[in-house]
Amino acid sequence: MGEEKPLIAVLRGEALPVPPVWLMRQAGRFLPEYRELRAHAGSFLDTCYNPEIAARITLQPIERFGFDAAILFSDILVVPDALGQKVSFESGHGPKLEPIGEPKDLERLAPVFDADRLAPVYETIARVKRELPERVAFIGFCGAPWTVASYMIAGEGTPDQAPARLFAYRHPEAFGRLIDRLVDASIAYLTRQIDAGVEALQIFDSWAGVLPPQEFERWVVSPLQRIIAELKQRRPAVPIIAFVRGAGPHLPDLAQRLGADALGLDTFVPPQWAAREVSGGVALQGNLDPLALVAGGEALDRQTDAILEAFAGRPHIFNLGHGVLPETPLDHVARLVDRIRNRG
Ligand SMILES: Cc1c2[nH]c(c1CCC(=O)O)Cc1[nH]c(c(CCC(=O)O)c1C)Cc1[nH]c(c(CCC(=O)O)c1C)Cc1[nH]c(c(C)c1CCC(=O)O)C2
Repeated sequence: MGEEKPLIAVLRGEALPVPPVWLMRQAGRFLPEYRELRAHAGSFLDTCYNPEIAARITLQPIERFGFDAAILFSDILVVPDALGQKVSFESGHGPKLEPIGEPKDLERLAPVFDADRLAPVYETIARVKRELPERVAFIGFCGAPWTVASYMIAGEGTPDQAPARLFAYRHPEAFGRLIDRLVDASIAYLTRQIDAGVEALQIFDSWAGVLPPQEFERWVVSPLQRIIAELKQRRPAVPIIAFVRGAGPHLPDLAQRLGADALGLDTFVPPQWAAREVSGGVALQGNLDPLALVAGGEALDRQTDAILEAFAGRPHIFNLGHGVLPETPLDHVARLVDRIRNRG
C-alpha cells in the first residue's frame, strides 16, 4: 500500500511542511492543449458529456504541472441540464438557460433528478481513475444549490444575481422548493461521483457573497448543511471542501456548523485572520489572487510567500481565491508550483 495522498492527508487534518497544490479551473482555457481538444469536440456541453475527451482534459493540468489533485472536467450547470432546463454556452457570453421568471415556470423542470442522465460524467471519472498518478487525488464537484439556482432563475451570468435574490424575496416558498430539489439532486449526483471513483468533493457556492445574513443562512448555510450531513452518513470516508465565495466574516461560524472538512477561501480573505479565527480542526484552502498569477514576478512571489507563512503549521491546501484566468501565462503557473515546493 502506498503512502496517503498529500491532499487527502490535509483533509484529514494533517499539516504538511509543503502544502498540496491545485488550482480552481485548472482544466480550461489557459492551456493550449485544452483549446486544441475543445476545437474538435463540438459544444462545451458536448465536451463535458464525452468521457474520452473529458478524461483527457481532466488529466492535462496534471501532466503539465504535476498538481496534487485533478478536478473532474465538467460544469456545475449539468445539473439544471439533467433537470430538463436546456443549457448552452455561447463563446464569450457564458451560459444561457431558459430563465425562470415566476413560480409556474418551475413546472417545466423534472419533478425529481434522475442521476442516470449524467452517466457520461461517471464514465469520465472511471477513465480518469485508471490513469491517475499514484500521489494525485481526484476531486469531484457540484455547484451549491444557491449558486446553481441563481443561474437557473436569471438564465445567464449577472453581476450580482439580482434576479434570483428578487425571486427569493417575492416567492420564498417556490424558491425553497427549487433549493430542496437541488439539495436532493446534489446528494444523488455526488454519491454517484464517489461510487465512480472520486476521493474528495468540492461544493462551489460562488455567489454566496451577494446575500444578506438571513438569506445567507436560509439559502447557503442550511442547504450546504443538509448536503454534507447526508453525504457524511452515506460515504463517511470522503472529505468535503466547501468553497463559499464571499463568506468573509461568516467563515469562523461555517467552520463550526457546515460539517465540511475544509473551507475554500476567496481572494479577499486575509490569510492571517483566517489562520487565527477559523478553528484548527478544519483545513483551509486558498487563496492567491488569480490576477497575481497573471502578473507573475515579484507580485506573485510576495503573495505566495505571505500565504504559505500565514498557514504554516496548520492543514492548508494551496489554491487560488477563484478560478485561473484564461490569460494566465503557463510559466507563471510553473513558477508558482516550484516556489511552493522548493521554498527555503
Ligand atoms: C459559476 C460556475 C460555473 N462553472 C463552475 C462554477 C463555479 C466556480 C466559479 O465560480 O468559477 C465550475 C467549473 N467549471 C468548469 C470546471 C472544471 C474543472 C476545473 O475547475 O478545472 C468547474 C469546477 C469548467 C468550465 N466551465 C466553463 C468553461 C469555459 C468553456 C469554454 O469556453 O471552453 C470551463 C473550462 C464555462 C462556464 N461555466 C460557468 C460559467 C459562468 C461559465 C462561463 C464563464 C467562463 O467561461 O469562465 C458556470
